[in-house]
Amino acid sequence: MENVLSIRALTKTFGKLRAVNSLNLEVKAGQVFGMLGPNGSGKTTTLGMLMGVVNPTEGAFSWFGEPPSHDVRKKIGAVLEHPIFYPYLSGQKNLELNAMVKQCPTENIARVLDIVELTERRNDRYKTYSLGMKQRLAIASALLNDPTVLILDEPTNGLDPMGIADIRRLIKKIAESGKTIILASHLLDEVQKVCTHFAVLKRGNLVHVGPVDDVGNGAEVVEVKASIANLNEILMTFPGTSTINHENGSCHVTLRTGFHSVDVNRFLFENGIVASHLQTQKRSLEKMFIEILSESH
Ligand SMILES: Nc1ncnc2c1ncn2[C@@H]1O[C@H](COP(=O)(O)OP(=O)(O)OP(=O)(O)O)[C@@H](O)[C@H]1O
Repeated sequence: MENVLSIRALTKTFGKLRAVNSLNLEVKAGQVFGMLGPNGSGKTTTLGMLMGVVNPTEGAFSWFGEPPSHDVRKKIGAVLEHPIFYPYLSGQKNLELNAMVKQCPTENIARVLDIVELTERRNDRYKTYSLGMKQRLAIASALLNDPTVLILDEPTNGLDPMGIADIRRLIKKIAESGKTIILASHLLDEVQKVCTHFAVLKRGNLVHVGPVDDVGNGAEVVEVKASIANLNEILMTFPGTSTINHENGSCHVTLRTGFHSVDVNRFLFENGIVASHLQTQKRSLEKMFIEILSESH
């Protein structure tokens, strides 16, 4: 699958604070990629660097295999913070102004209003919109130039349950239309419900990356111990391995669908390794998230 985004050793420091620490990440076409992490873990700073509004201290990234440039950024739509809309103008008028600034055809406005289901309310003043409608208008604005990638920072923050459900449904609809989506969230539930892949940041460090399916839907996790130094490296070469985490001197291998502990055992045996401990577990994304964040780094 084509790489939409490649991040290499991306770092941002604010004085002594390493807000983002040597981040390496890849996002492929068609993924809904969640950046998960508690407050202050570096999600917004990362998105800011990717959008060119925060200067990296070190490292680099490329969009579609090209270094960041004005032209490349035209293929990316973003809702990074509350956008500035004029309260006394209608949704339609606000989008007309945005279309002018972005130099995109006004014909696109009807299409994006339809996508975010605001066509009926398009002539009402922005100040009469609910928070959820305001967020949908912001997404409509980000879609005006028909971007290949959509970036969303905490898209459901502050919304009521109905508004949250609307935005999540909308994200899925946009993803189904073929766009790649990168979203930052501190909500596990959000990532589990809308994302295909996710990364976990903790104090600026990447502590996990992988598909949501492999962990969220009760993927099999096998705890393995063996008295060899490079057990981790060997397990990484096992075709059934999705991700590996370390805990109390053992490797916790999350398996891909269709693989089981017996396959791990056979693989180790074929590589001349005798496991001193091999135990299957099931875990939810929530349990995994808590485990990842509680591990020391
Ligand atoms: N302009 C800045 N100057 C100084 N420190 C900053 C600045 N921007 C961010 N930080 C710090 O960098 C760290 C990462 O912040 P960031 O906003 O990227 O995290 P986040 O994961 O998006 O959190 P949140 O969900 O709270 O927005 C935090 O400790 C924050 O205080």
